[in-house]
Amino acid sequence: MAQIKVPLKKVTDLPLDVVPVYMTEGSAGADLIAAIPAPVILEPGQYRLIDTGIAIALPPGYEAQVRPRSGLAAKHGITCLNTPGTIDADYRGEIKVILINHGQQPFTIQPGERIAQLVIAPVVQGQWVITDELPQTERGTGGFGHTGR
Ligand SMILES: O=c1ccn([C@H]2C[C@H](O)[C@@H](COP(=O)(O)OP(=O)(O)OP(=O)(O)O)O2)c(=O)[nH]1
Ligand SMILES: [Mg+2]
Repeated sequence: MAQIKVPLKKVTDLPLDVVPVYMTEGSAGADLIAAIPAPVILEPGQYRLIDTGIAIALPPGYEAQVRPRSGLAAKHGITCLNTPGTIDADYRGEIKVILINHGQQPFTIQPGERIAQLVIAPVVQGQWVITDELPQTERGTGGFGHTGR
């Protein structure tokens, strides 16, 4: 697994282990916890910005994606509203997670609970070359299921 050093600052006074953990050797995502002082109830259909207690300084050329945890989604209908959330390399604020309850039952987020995962990925910025004609392809303008269902 490729690794890169990422400065990380704890930005909460709560006595929680906020450093994201890769739960297995091969995990792509490190789990983010809810840095909240008390349980938070998400009613069905409700969404809320949840603190994670950390700020990071990604090296230039990288982003981090805030992705849902599939267990919370499959068992409780809990996901990230803006998935994948984008953490820019130049962002120094607290990483937050926009959790939404798509399920039928109220869901209680416990302090320190693992609510999402952070995946670090390389990014490339486009240099837009303005043109009147784009190179032709077999697909052309076909999309949105034009090859069949
Ligand atoms: O799930 C998320 C998504 C974003 N952010 C932070 C980091 C990111 O660098 C910043 C801006 O995110 P984004 O570009 O997605 O939001 P925006 O609405 O375009 O805000 P801005 O105008 O600040 O770029 O907010 C989070 O903490 N969690
Ligand atoms: Mg933005």
